[in-house]
Amino acid sequence: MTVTRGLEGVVATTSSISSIIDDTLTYVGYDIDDLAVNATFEEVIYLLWHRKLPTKLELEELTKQLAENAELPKEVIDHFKMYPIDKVHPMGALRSAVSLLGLYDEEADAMDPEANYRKAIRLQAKLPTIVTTFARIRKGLEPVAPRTDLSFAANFLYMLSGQEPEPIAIEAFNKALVLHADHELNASTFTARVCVATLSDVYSGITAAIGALKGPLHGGANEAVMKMLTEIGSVDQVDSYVREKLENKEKIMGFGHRVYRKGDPRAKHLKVMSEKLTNLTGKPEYYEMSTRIENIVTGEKNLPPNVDFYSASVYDSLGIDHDLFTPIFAVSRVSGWLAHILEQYENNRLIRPRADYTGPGMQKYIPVEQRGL
Ligand SMILES: CC(=O)SCCNC(=O)CCNC(=O)[C@H](O)C(C)(C)COP(=O)(O)OP(=O)(O)OC[C@H]1O[C@@H](n2cnc3c(N)ncnc32)[C@H](O)[C@@H]1OP(=O)(O)O
Ligand SMILES: O=C([O-])CC(=O)C(=O)O
Repeated sequence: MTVTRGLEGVVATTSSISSIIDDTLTYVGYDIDDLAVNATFEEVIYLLWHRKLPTKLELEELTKQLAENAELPKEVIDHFKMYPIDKVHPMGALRSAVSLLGLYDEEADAMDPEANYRKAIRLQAKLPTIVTTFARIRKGLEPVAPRTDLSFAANFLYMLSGQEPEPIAIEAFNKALVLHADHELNASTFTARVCVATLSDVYSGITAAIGALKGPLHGGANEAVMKMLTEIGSVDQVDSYVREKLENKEKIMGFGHRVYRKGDPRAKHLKVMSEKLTNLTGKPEYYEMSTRIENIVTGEKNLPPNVDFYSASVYDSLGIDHDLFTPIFAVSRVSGWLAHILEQYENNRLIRPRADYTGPGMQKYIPVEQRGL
């Protein structure tokens, strides 16, 4: 048996959702550079789910459906109040809340495409409410109900702070959502597809995907980047910190990628936003530290930054708590997970690879009394 560690380079499915070819990322054939500058996140959701950009009417309908489905069942909100709130990571809370949501959806186990699409709307609509509600409850604040007159990006920031966000914050957050929406067969998307390929339900697929995104080698890296910036503290400490880590063969979070070689095309957009926003908020040192880290890591290891590197200082500049960075990734990526889940159902086959066994050879069972102490 030939083992490909980490399934590197293995092509496991066909997909018409997003592609990474020669370091260019496209959603349904639209270059991410084009979408990052021009698209709203709502348009991207529609694009991923329908493989075409919406007409004005189609976009209005989707926006309306998302707004109408944003509220959470009271039971989910009450459940947050039962957690050991100061010890729970918001990704754990999100994972549990999505699983719980499934219990209050009468269509949870329905498998027809129309029911699955309705569940996709509900999940996409409710994830921002889950994240912001949890974030407020743990601070002893009342949840802020979603509004139907705000864009998806604006509504998230509004529900988080209780105040209408500035246009520049809405623009930055919308762009971040667009940039994170889908990424071919990354670990969390693959997890979602493996889960639903058993013909399990959409809620199970999304719960599994959230679990996979949480790890610091994947979506959890954005929070880890912010932790590193906070630990470093100032630009003059960057060199010694980074060089010591590299000498100790430790990873620098936010660098490297399984697929990109020359660089992650999303990072440059986040870098521009980071410079702009850190200057506006009077915290330019996070951007300065980041560029210094980038110079060292690319110079020494030839590893370019990935999407998680500059998103950290962008979210910090928007006043977002650091442990909400990965849940925000999920608020965007759920659009891609849902697109992949629906695509998997359309042409399903169980995903079941093999393992090359390396344990002991045949053994004979010995009763416990004869095995010694
Ligand atoms: C949204 C996302 O998921 S983007 C990725 C987010 N994750 C991170 O930023 C975490 C840091 N980066 C990494 O751990 C890796 O680059 C990954 C997980 C993204 C990709 O992993 P893989 O393709 O399996 O590469 P792997 O971990 O085998 O690294 C290959 C070599 O580059 C080195 N390397 C890779 N990333 C880094 C890094 N961030 N810092 C230092 N060295 C690194 C490894 O140590 C290894 O060196 P070696 O061959 O001398 O042992
Ligand atoms: O594709 C990957 O391996 C990780 C990634 O960048 C993403 O999920 O956005």
